[in-house]
Amino acid sequence: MKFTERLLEHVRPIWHENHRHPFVQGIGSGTLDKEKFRFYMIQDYLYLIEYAKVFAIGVLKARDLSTMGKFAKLLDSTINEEMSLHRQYAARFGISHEELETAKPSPTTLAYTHYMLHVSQNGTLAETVAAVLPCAWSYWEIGKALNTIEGASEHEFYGEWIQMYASEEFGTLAKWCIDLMDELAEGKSETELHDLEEIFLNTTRFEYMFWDMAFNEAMWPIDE
Ligand SMILES: Cc1ncc(CN)c(N)n1
Repeated sequence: MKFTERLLEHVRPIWHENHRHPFVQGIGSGTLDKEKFRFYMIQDYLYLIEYAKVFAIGVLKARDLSTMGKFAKLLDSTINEEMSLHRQYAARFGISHEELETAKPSPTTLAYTHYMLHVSQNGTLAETVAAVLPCAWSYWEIGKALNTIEGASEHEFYGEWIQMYASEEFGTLAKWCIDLMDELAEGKSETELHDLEEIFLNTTRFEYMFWDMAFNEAMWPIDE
């Protein structure tokens, strides 16, 4: 069994809940309240700024030029392709780039990005990949699943979101992360594999929390 198959086996119930989450289901049916999506899109923009930095750490920790180049490509495509989708949605909501970049992160966005950055700054390359893998992989799976719903990818508002995450380009990068995880897991001890599993589980949990945070538009319980 490949290591990534073992990882997936471990978190399958959470991935199932991600697919069933009303936020994800609402994108698929096209009925998601646009205010909730607006909240998500701003928080996701802030999330992606920090997520892109993890790929920069990947460049730093890579042992060969090919891996460095792939991390650089992931960084570039996050900032210039994935985040351009968010900029387009922001324009539709009448939100400026400045407003996007200076928005305040929610507690979940802060906790998730800080955890990823902590693991990648302090851990090995394998640990860095384990931290970002659920992000790339689970979005690709969700994109593909929503893309099978008739008419969903042509929806006037949510269609582009589905097209982005179901796309071959996004899938190729997610697949590269999966293959790299398997490669890096080779020859590791059971203790090291268990540690990687724990990191993968934690960011998988954060993925679920992010959908929930967006659906509930959850900021700090007490405003300043
Ligand atoms: C929270 C989250 N996780 C993952 C992705 C996919 N890069 C995203 N856009 N946002």
